[in-house]
Amino acid sequence: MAVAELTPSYTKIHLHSSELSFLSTRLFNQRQCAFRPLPKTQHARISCSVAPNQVQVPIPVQTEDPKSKADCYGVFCLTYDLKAEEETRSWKKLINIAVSGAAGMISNHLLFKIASGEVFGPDQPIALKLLGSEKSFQALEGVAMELEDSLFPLLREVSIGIDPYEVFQDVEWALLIGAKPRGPGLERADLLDINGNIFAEQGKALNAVASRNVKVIVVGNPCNTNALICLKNAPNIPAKNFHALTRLDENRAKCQLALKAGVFYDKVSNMTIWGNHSTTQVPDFLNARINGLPVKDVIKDHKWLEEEFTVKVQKRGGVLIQKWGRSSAASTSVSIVDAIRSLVTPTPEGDWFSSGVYTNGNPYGIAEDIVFSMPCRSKGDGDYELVKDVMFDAFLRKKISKSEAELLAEKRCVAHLTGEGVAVCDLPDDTMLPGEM
Ligand SMILES: NC(=O)c1ccc[n+]([C@@H]2O[C@H](COP(=O)([O-])OP(=O)(O)OC[C@H]3O[C@@H](n4cnc5c(N)ncnc54)[C@H](O)[C@@H]3O)[C@@H](O)[C@H]2O)c1
Repeated sequence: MAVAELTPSYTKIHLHSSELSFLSTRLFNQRQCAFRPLPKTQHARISCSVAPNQVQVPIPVQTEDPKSKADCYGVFCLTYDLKAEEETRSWKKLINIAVSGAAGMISNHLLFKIASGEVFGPDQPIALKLLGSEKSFQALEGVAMELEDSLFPLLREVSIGIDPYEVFQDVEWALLIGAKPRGPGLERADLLDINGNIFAEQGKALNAVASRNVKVIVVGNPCNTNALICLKNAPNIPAKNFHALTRLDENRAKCQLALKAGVFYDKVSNMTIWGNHSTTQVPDFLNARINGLPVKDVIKDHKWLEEEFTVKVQKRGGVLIQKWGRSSAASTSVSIVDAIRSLVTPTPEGDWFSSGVYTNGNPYGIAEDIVFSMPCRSKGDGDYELVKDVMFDAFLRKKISKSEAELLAEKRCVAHLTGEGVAVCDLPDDTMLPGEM
């Protein structure tokens, strides 16, 4: 008979049905415990909060290190009757959303937007599965405590963990934000390798345990190549379901065009970011529109468009870091919200949005088998189609080729992580992430 030492934190114990009644009665009688049978399994989830060194309870099962498992957190371990509430309120079926890097700066904004209903709608109950690193586990508990204290009516479950195989179980959305930032002295090739390993592991975990139609948005940089690594390690999930976030770049480009044209930014549409989320990205002013007119008809200063606008968008992140002393967490989280909403709501007639997606079958002649930001439209079902009727000129083609070459070089550099043999790193040295100067 094993003895489980209950700690002041929350402990998850797996039990077989024969052990359930014994344990639940005993624990509930002794102290504050939440007990929840897990649907369609012979397991239950029990979480107890007890004082340190309190009585040891004999438990006829093995226990697990709480930090190695995704665990329901605090108040979110208590039972609720969503089914009854669905009947009275017409709420939708609960969706499972995983967020990695959940204790980081971007997540600190994003999680509260998701939990509030701003992203998936006011009738959509949410389960948040938070993935952190070992180092950030305590901070993850802090995040979960803040979510508890926010009393969001739609937020029905929160679990925290550091094992992607646990955290990604059955998730329908995976927002992969956690990554190592590029610090001083860290080569871009080293960053590709360090973060690539994270995304290879997370791809494998998604492949093993996530919903077969999970939608994945990769934010952690270098996000295009991380998304490629992730999808290559998840062969049972459609490659089309993987996105690299370039929506912040799109939003920045819209803002700059609006400023130059002297209009509010809601008048700017059809904005494409082509290519890599790096300083080679291409904000497309040839196809974008202002008040429904081609940008070049509204902004006559074409030299500004070609020289200043493009660079301004490419380097916006770096300038912001210089001012703030940290990267753009709030506007990035807004752009993640935009990216998700663009997939779950129909794209307005005639418009489109940018996302870094898998290039196979693209109609633009861009190299296949990379993740490249391109113009997309959605019917609001989580899926998307590439926009066919876009124009190219020599300027746009040349810029796109540079970003394409960079992504092909990044791909060669991570061949060991995509199952394509020996890596060869011949990265162009004049390109950087947008946040780097
Ligand atoms: N695509 C974009 O538009 C865009 C914009 C801004 C930032 N980013 C990128 O997003 C990432 C996160 O930015 P941030 O400001 O939130 O950083 P942050 O350093 O504040 O947070 C990152 C968090 O991830 C955690 N983490 C590290 N490795 C992990 C792993 N293997 N699994 C789970 N969690 C892990 C860290 O412990 C940390 O808590 C960075 O890579 C940044 O470059 C992308």
